[in-house]
This record gives sequence, C-alpha cells and structure tokens, in this order.
Amino acid sequence: MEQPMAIELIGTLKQGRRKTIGPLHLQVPKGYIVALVGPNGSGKSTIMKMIQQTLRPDAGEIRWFGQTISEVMPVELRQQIAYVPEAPESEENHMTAERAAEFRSHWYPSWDEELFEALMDRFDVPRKERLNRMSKGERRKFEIAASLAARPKLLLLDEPSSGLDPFAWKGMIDELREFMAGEDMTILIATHVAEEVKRLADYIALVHHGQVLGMAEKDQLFSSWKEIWIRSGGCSPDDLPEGTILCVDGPSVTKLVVQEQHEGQLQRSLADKGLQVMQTRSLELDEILQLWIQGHPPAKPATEAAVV
Ligand SMILES: Nc1ncnc2c1ncn2[C@@H]1O[C@H](COP(=O)(O)OP(=O)(O)OP(=O)(O)O)[C@@H](O)[C@H]1O
Repeated sequence: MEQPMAIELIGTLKQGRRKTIGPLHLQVPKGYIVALVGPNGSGKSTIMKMIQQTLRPDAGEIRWFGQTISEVMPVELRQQIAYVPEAPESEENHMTAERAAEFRSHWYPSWDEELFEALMDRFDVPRKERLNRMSKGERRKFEIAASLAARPKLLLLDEPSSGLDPFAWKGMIDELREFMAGEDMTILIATHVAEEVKRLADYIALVHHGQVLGMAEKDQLFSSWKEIWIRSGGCSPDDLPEGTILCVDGPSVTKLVVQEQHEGQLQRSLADKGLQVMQTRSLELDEILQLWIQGHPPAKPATEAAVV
C-alpha cells in the first residue's frame, strides 16, 4: 500500500529578486518527523512559508494531506496546521500570553487548554506579560506551547530551539516526542542543531541552493559513511576500492572515507597491503551533509519507505 503523505511539493518554485527557490520536490510522510537541514539562505524558511501559505509559490504544486488547493486554503485545513515561524508574527505583539492563547483557542477547534497550561508551567512562561515584552526565549516557549496546545495534524517548526536555554530545549524535545505519540501527527522542522536531528528526526531532507537534494532515513544516513585512519603513505588515490571517496594524506596519518557497505572490502584491501587500521569512526551530521553537498549522497537502502 502506498504511504500517505502529509505534504507533497511537486516542482514548487518561488522566484525571488536575488534567488530562485525551487523547483522543489519533497514528500513528507504522514506520522513522521522530517528535519529540513541545509546552509543559511538555502530555502528552508521559504519552504515552510509556502506550506503555511503565507508565501504563494510562483509555479508548481503543493498537496496537503493529498489535497491540492487552487485559491485560499480552506479554514478546516488551516486549522489542522500550526506554525512556529523563525521570527514571531507581530499581530499578537501587544497581547499578553493569556490573551493570545484565548485568541488561538477560538481559531483551533482542537485547542487543549489543559495542555497549554501544563506547558506554560513547565516552561515557566509569564502568562500576564505582553508578548513583545518577553525575552526571546520566553516568547519562543510561548509559541511552542501554543502550537502544541492547538493539537495540529501538521506542525511546522522553523528553528524552534533558537533562544532556548538547555532546560527549555530538553523540555521541548520531550514534548515533541510526546506529541508524536498521538495518531497521525506529522512534524516538519527546520534546524541547524545536530542533536535535535539525532533525537527527533525520522527522515532528513537536505536543502541546498534552493533545491531539495534528497531525503534519507536518519539511521541509514548516520551510518552511511565510515572514516578509517591508517599510517601515512600507505595508499594512493588511484588504487582505492569502490565506495572510497577521499584520501587525505597528513604528515603521519591518512584518512579514508568509505561508504559503509564497502567498508569490508576496503578493510580487506588494506589488510592485503599489510596496512594496519589505526582508528575507525562514523561521520558526524555536518560531515555527512558536506559530502552530500559535494555530490556524495548517502547510499539508498534496499527498500525505501519514503525517499524523494
Ligand atoms: N518572499 C520571498 N520571496 C522570494 N525569495 C525570498 C523570500 N523570502 C526570502 N527569500 C530569499 O530566499 C532565500 C532563502 O531564504 P530562507 O530564509 O528560506 O533560507 P533558510 O534556509 O531558512 O536560511 P537560514 O538557515 O539562514 O534561516 C534568501 O536568499 C532570501 O533572500
């Protein structure tokens, strides 16, 4: 059976003055957390805004839960989506947290006041403070609490941890995991925080220069490459086995980076040459993304659930 999608971008394009974002192709499977990662200015926020319809694409298509919309998004659909933008919207600036929550409770039929109160307590957000007088972190915590209390089917989070202290950050991670325990919840999160990706994401989509380069399942992504250190001078870039893409010769060690499925082959080839492996490690997220941007995507799994 085909996997249902919460969001589909099909050749979606926004033409800016300086940059074009798109044509974008992305599928966000229902019931999962997809992390949008990529360098500054690559288009992550623009993707979020187009999904939220605060920004209209100039070309292409967006499908929300399989639905295409020709004009304005119907209220019933909008009420299923909550959005925490990178910078808070100004309309509620002069409201207290309490008043803004009341305003939102009328908008979202599934608003959960009990959850909102519990989150405000947990995050220690002042209820009677006007939103524009709150600290950056307090405002962020209010936005996260209110977005979760709306109990949306789709939650769009644009760099949600920006400004959060480590306790609030941990609280947010716990709450988002709790949120996902519900049925059919989907989160699209734009983030630069590797730990957030590790703890939350099911899939990771890489955005670069206004394109989605691809999407990979998290565990598969994190185990896609291995770095192997051997003593210098022991290998030449010309005789490296398949899947070995780098050979950095330092004064005393040579680092090889190899696709996980070819690691055994590389190890055997090194052993045949009498070369001893000094150290092996998995690559960090930033290193994996850098390789991907350089044209070395993670290897695809034998069976793909939802990869672009
Ligand atoms: N309304 C718009 N129409 C067209 N282009 C826009 C619009 N808003 C922003 N852009 C451009 O799109 C590019 C991508 O910006 P965007 O904010 O989406 O990047 P980002 O990946 O979220 O970056 P960051 O990681 O720094 O938050 C920028 O060069 C920006 O100038």
